[in-house]
Formats: sequence, C-alpha cells, structure tokens
Amino acid sequence: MHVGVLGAGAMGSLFAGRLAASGAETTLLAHASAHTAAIRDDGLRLGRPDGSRATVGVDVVTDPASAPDCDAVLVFVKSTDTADAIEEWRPVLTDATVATLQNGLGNAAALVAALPEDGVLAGTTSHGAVVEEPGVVRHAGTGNTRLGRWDGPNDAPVERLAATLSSAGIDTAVVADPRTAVWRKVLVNVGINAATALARVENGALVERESGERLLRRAVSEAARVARAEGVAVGDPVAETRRVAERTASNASSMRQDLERGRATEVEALHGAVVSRASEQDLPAPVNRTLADLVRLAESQGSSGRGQP
Ligand SMILES: NC(=O)c1ccc[n+]([C@@H]2O[C@H](COP(=O)([O-])OP(=O)(O)OC[C@H]3O[C@@H](n4cnc5c(N)ncnc54)[C@H](OP(=O)(O)O)[C@@H]3O)[C@@H](O)[C@H]2O)c1
Ligand SMILES: CC(C)(CO)[C@@H](O)C(=O)[O-]
Repeated sequence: MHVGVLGAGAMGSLFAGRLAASGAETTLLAHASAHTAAIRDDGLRLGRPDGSRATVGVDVVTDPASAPDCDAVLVFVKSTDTADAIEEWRPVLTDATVATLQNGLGNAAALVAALPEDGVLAGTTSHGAVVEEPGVVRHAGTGNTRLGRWDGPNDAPVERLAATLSSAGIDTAVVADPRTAVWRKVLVNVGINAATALARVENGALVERESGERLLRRAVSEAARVARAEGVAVGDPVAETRRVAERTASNASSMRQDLERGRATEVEALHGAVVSRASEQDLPAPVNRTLADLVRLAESQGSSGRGQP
C-alpha cells in the first residue's frame, strides 16, 4: 500500500517517518520549506520518546503534478488548511482512500463534500510530535490511534491502512463510529486549549488551580451537551479531560504554542465549531463562545502581538 502523507509538519513527518522506516511505500505531500529541503538532503531525523534518534529516508513531493499514485493519503495539515489542501492536492486525493486524524470538527465532512464519498476515513491519534528544527522531529508522546469509515459503511480499506500503521509502530484500532472518537478528542481540546493559550499556562494548571478546574469543567460540560444532542455517547468527558491535563501537565497546548508564535490556531474547528453546532441544536454555549472570541482577538494581534517568541 503506497501511503501519501499530506502536510510535512510535526505529525505528518512523524507518521511518514514511521511508515517509511517500516518499509511501507511512503510519500510526503508537502509545501517546499527549509524542513522539506533538509529531509530531502539529509533524511528525516526522528527523535524517539526514549531519547534515541534515527535517520529515515522519506520521499518528498512538493508539486501535486509529480505525486505518485497513492492508495491512501493521511491528512495532517491544520484544520485551518484542510479546504485549501484538498483543492491543491485534489489530483492525488481523488483516487485514494483519504484519512483524517486531525483534531477538530469538520475535517471529515470537508473531505466528504469535496471527494468521492465512499473513500473517507476519520479518527484520532494521541501520539504527539514537535518539529524541533528543519529536518528534525521529536516523537513527544505515544498513545492510541483510532480509525473508521466516515458516514457508515463504505469500501475504504480501513483494515489495511490500520494494519500498515500498526506495522509501523502506530497501533491503530479500527472503530465502527469514528464520530464518537473525534467528538471525544474535541471535548478534551475545548477543555484545555483556549484556557491554557489565553492564560499562558501549562496544561497542569487546569487541574492544579480552582479557576483552571472551573474553566475546564464549564467548557467541556457545555460542549458535551452539544455532542449528546447530536446523539454521540461521550462518557465522562470532564474526568477524561482532567486525566489528559494531568498526563500532559508540563506541556504547552498546541493552541498556546500557535498563539505565542503568531500562527493561526484551530479555534474555529474546536470552540468555534462547538458554538455553531450548539446553535443548530438550540443550545446555549456562552463559555465556548467567549473563549473562541478571546482567542480570535488574541489571534488578531498576529505576529506583532506580545506573544512573539
Ligand atoms: N502535533 C501534535 O502533537 C498533534 C497531536 C495530535 C493531533 N494533531 C493534529 O494534527 C494536525 C496537524 O498538526 P501538526 O502539529 O502536525 O501541525 P503543523 O506542525 O503545523 O503541520 C502542518 C503542516 O501542514 C502543511 N500544510 C498546510 N497546508 C498545506 C497544503 N496545502 N499542502 C501541503 N502541506 C500543507 C504546513 O506547511 P506550511 O506551513 O509550509 O504551509 C505544515 O507543515 C492538526 O489538526 C493537529 O491538531 C497534532
Ligand atoms: C491533548 C492536548 C490538549 C495536549 O496538549 C493536545 O491535543 C493539544 O495541545 O492540542
């Protein structure tokens, strides 16, 4: 199975590196950058969670017209870039099974709307990765990966892709209902991301401080009501989010990192999407609405804001 990985950021590089190292035919579908040039010249240097490092050769293509036929493509651009990436790489995506493991609501729907409807897979991954410098990616944390056919039965070879990922050391479970997995991850993200980004605290502050605990609980409970109204069984999302905040206590959340670096955040696919879905269900979402507006305001400071590294 030839796997294309769309987006050579932290996660795309990690997945492409692990796949290539396992012997799977793999191509990174990427924008030209110092990072992709370094991978081409010297290979991808992949730091493992245990501190060891391996160099892996990974094919990189920056022109959609030169891309090889891919049986499957894993989408790892930020949610903000999904629509543009589909347009740019449409020739590669049209005949492939396309899988999203991105965070946020709306990525699978964007793929389904733009591509042949029988080939979309979606899910979540709890692996973590960081680009440390051009050509160097650190596999920051391991976890489970879940993947399933979006919108019910289709012909997409989910078992084959899951097996390919598992053989590359990314243990992947096939799930019948990826919508539940995606919502559950979104609930964790709405409980952690905006609060830590705006208050500029590490994730652990949300379980160590009463004010943080209150924000986490209110944002998650409100979003969970929306998920339940959509018929999604979300379990005990406040307890789950607290567990993740404890496990990642010393991490700066992705939204905090994005704001501090003057980059666009995924707020629209997280708190913003919760607010839109709440309004479709006639439910109030004042906490997520306020968090989303505060993040948008902070984002509008862009790279000239005080958060510049
Ligand atoms: N990092 C993590 O630990 C982690 C964990 C779980 C899930 N996730 C999720 O995984 C997704 C990716 O996250 P990430 O941390 O890997 O983001 P990232 O490091 O910002 O990487 C995104 C990459 O996508 C590229 N890109 C954007 N538009 C593109 C296009 N049209 N064609 C080709 N490449 C394009 C960007 O390149 P340019 O900037 O050059 O355009 C960038 O290299 C997000 O939804 C995130 O929430 C991340
Ligand atoms: C789980 C998480 C909140 C940990 O920092 C991560 O998904 C993030 O930062 O977006």
